[in-house]
Amino acid sequence: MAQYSRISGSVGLITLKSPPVNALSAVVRQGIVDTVEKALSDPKVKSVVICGQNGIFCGGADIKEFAGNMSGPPLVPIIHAIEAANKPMVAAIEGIALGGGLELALGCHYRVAHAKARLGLPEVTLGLLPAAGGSQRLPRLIGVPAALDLITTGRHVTAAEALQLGIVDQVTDHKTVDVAVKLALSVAGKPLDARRISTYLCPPLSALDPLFEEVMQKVRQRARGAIAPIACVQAVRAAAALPYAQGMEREKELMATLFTSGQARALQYSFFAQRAVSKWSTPSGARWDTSTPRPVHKVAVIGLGTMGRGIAVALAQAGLSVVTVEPQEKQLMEAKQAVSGMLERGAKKRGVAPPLNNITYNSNIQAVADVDLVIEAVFEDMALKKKVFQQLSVVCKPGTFLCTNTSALDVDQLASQTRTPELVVGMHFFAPANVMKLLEVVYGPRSSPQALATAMQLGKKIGKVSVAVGNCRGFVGNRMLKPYIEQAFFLLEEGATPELVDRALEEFGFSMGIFKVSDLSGLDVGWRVRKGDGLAEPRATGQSARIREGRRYSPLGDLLCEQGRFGQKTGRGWYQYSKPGGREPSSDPWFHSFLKEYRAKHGLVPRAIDHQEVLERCLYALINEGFRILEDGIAAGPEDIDVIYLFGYGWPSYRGGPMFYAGMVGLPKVLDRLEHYYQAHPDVPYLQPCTLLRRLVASGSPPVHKWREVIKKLHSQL
Ligand SMILES: CCCCCCCCCCCCCC(=O)CC(=O)SCCNC(=O)CCNC(=O)[C@H](O)C(C)(C)COP(=O)(O)OP(=O)(O)OC[C@H]1O[C@@H](n2cnc3c(N)ncnc32)[C@H](O)[C@@H]1OP(=O)(O)O
Ligand SMILES: NC(=O)C1=CN([C@@H]2O[C@H](COP(=O)(O)OP(=O)(O)OC[C@H]3O[C@@H](n4cnc5c(N)ncnc54)[C@H](O)[C@@H]3O)[C@@H](O)[C@H]2O)C=CC1
Repeated sequence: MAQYSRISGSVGLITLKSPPVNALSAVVRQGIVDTVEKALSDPKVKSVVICGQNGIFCGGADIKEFAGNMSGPPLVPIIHAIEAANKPMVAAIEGIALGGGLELALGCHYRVAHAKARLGLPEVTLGLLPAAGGSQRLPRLIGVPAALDLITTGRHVTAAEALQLGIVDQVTDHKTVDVAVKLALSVAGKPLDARRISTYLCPPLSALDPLFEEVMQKVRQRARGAIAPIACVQAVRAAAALPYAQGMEREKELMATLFTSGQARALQYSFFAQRAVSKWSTPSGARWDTSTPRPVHKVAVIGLGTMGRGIAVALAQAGLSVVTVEPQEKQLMEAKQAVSGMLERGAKKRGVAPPLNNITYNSNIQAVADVDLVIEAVFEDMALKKKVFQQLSVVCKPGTFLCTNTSALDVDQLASQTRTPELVVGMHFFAPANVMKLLEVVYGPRSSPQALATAMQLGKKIGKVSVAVGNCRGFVGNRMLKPYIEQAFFLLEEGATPELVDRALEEFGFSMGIFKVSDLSGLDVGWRVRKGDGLAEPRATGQSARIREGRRYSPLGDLLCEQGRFGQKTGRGWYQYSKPGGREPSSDPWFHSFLKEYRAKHGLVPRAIDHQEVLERCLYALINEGFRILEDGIAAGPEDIDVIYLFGYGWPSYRGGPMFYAGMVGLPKVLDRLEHYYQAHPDVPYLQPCTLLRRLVASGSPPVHKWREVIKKLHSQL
C-alpha cells in the first residue's frame, strides 16, 4: 500500500509500504494512484515527496507477480502522471531504488538520495529491460554511454556515483525525507517544464551508428546467447534516435518479447532459488530457522596453496582476523607476497585501504590455538588431512569449528579423527576462492546444526552463495561433473573431436567447453583421482582396456597424462598452446592423429556426431545424476543443485541451472532420450534413468517448484 499525509503545512508525503523492499505490487501501485490523486487535488499541498518505509525507497516491481496474471494499474501511466503533475514531485531515496523503483524516481522532478543508497536498473539480470520508461528516461538524463553501461549490466551504483552521473540532484548524510521536504518547500511554485526528463533530447553524440555497432558487438559477446542485454541496447538506441513517445512504443514492444521468454523465467527462477538455498534444511530435520550460528571473529586457514590463499583473502576482505599456517618456508613467503598483492589490488579497486593487518603468517600449527573456526586446505590426501585434523583437535580451544575444503573426500572420516565430530563440516570453496561466489557447506551425519548454521553464516558474511549439501563422493557439483566428463570422453572415442564437443557446449552458453576447462584446470587432477581409485593403471590392449569394474571406461585422459600432457601448464593437453602456461587453445594435429590411432587400435569405427547428441549425452547424464542426488537426499531441492551449477560451474544463467533446464526441455523428453542412450550404451550406468525422474514423469511432470513434494513421497516410501 501507500500512505498519505501532509507535513510542514504544504508538502504531501507519500510513503510506500510493502515489506521487505516496498516492491511495486498491484496494491502498492493502486496506493500510488490514489495518494498522488489526493496530493494533486489538495489545494493546501504545493509539492509532494515520495519515500519508502523502513529506510528503503523501492526494490522495483514485485517479481513474484511476473509469474501470474498481472492485475492492478500499470506502472507506465502512473509514472507519466507523476511527471506531468503541476506540483513538484521529489523522490526521497533511502536504501535502494532499483528497477521500477528507480523508474518511479526518474518520473519525479527531483531526486534526493541518502549517501548509503544504491540505485540501478537490474531488469537485465531478470531477463527483462527497464520498461516503465527507464530505457527512455535514463539516456536522456545521463547520456547514452553511461545509460548503456547501467542498463546492459544491471549494476547498482552508489549515491555518490549517481550524483556524479546526474541521476540524483542531491546526496545527504542526514534524514533523507527531511532534506527532500526542505527541497520540496523550496521548489514549490517554480516552473517544472525543464524538470520533465521525457521532454529532454539525449545529449548529442557525433557517431551514433558506429557507437551502437561497437556496443552491440561487445554486448553480444558478453551475453553468450542471452537475449535481454541485446534488447536493452535496442531500447536505448530507440531513446537516442526517436522521439520519446515512439521510444516508449519500442520499449514496450521489446519488453513484450522478453516478458514471456523462457530466459526471463529461468533468470527469475534463479533469483528466488538463490534466496531459497539460504533457508536450508537437512534430512535429519535441522533447519536454518531453528539453528543458531555462533559468532566467528577469528579464522585459521591451514595450507597456503592455490585455495588457502584465496580463502584467506576472502576472509580478510570481509574484516575477519585470519591466522594462516603453512609449514613450507618458501611456500609461506611466496604465499604472503601473493596474498598481500591480492589484497592490495582488491582494495585499490574498491578505493579502500588493504586489510593487510588482518592476516598473520605462521609455520607452526600451534598458532591456531585461539581461533573460532579453522578451514583446512592442505593437499587432497586423506592420510595427510587425517593427521591435520588430529592435530587441530588437540591444539584448538574447545568449541572451535573444524572445516575442510576437500573437493571430494569423506568429511565424516575426518570428523572421526577429532574429539568433537559435531563441530566438523566441509566448506568447499571454488577456485579462485576470493572470486567465485559458490560455497558448498557439507554436513556429515555427525555435524551439529550449529556447525552447519555457523559455516553458512560465515559464507554469507564473506559474500558467498552458500548451499548446504550432504556428504558423498564429490558432494553435489563434482559428483554431477563425473558423468558429464565421462560422456565427453566417450564421444571422442565414437567420432567427435574436442573442438566439436566444446563448440556445442559453448553454443549452449558455457563460457568454455569441457575440454578447454580440463586443459585449464589440469588433466593431472582427474588422473590423480582415477589412480587413487585404481582405475588409471595401464591395461592390456583389447576389450579390457576400455572396461573397469564391469563398466565402460575411457583411458584417453590417462594416456594424455602419461605423455606429460597436463593441459595449459605443460602447453599441451586436448589442445595445444604457444608455450607452457599459454592461454589460447588451438587445434592440435598430434592429438587428432593420436585419436585416430587410438580408435583403430580399439576397433572403434568413428561416426558423425552432431551438436544435439553432444548436448543430450553430456547434459542429460549430468541431470540424471542430479536426480539421483535429490533421491539420495544429498541436496534438499532442485534449487540447491541449480544454484551450485550457476555459481560454481558456469552454467548459463539464462538457462536457470540443470534441473530447471530439464523441466524446460520437458521431463518426458529427458527420460526418453536417456532411455534411448542407455539402450545404446548398456555398459554406462550413468545413462540409466533414475527412479526420481521416472516418478516425476509418472506424476505428470510437475513444475520444478513442486518437485519437493514428489521427493518427499519417494523418501517416505524408501
Ligand atoms: C504479452 C505480455 C506483455 C507483457 C508486457 C509486460 C509489461 C510489464 C511492465 C512491467 C513494467 C515494470 C518494470 C519493472 O518495474 C521492472 C522491475 O522493477 S523488475 C525488479 C527489479 N528489482 C530487482 O531486481 C531487485 C531485486 N532484489 C534485490 O536485488 C535484493 O533483494 C535487494 C537488493 C532489494 C535486497 O537484498 P537483501 O537485503 O540481500 O535481501 P534479499 O535479497 O534476501 O531480499 C529480501 C526478501 O525480499 C524479496 N524481494 C526482494 N526484491 C524483490 C522484488 N523486487 N520483488 C519481490 N520480492 C523481492 C526477496 O525474495 C526476499 O524474500 P524471501 O522471501 O527471503 O525470498
Ligand atoms: N585447486 C582447486 O581448484 C580446488 C582445490 N580444492 C581442495 O583444496 C585443497 C587444497 O588444494 P590446493 O590449494 O589446490 O592445493 P595446493 O597444492 O595448491 O596447496 C596445498 C598447500 O598445503 C600445504 N600443506 C601441506 N601439508 C600441510 C600441513 N600439514 N599443514 C599446513 N599446510 C600444509 C602445502 O605446502 C601447500 O602449500 C585440496 O583438498 C583440494 O582438493 C577445492 C576446490 C578447488
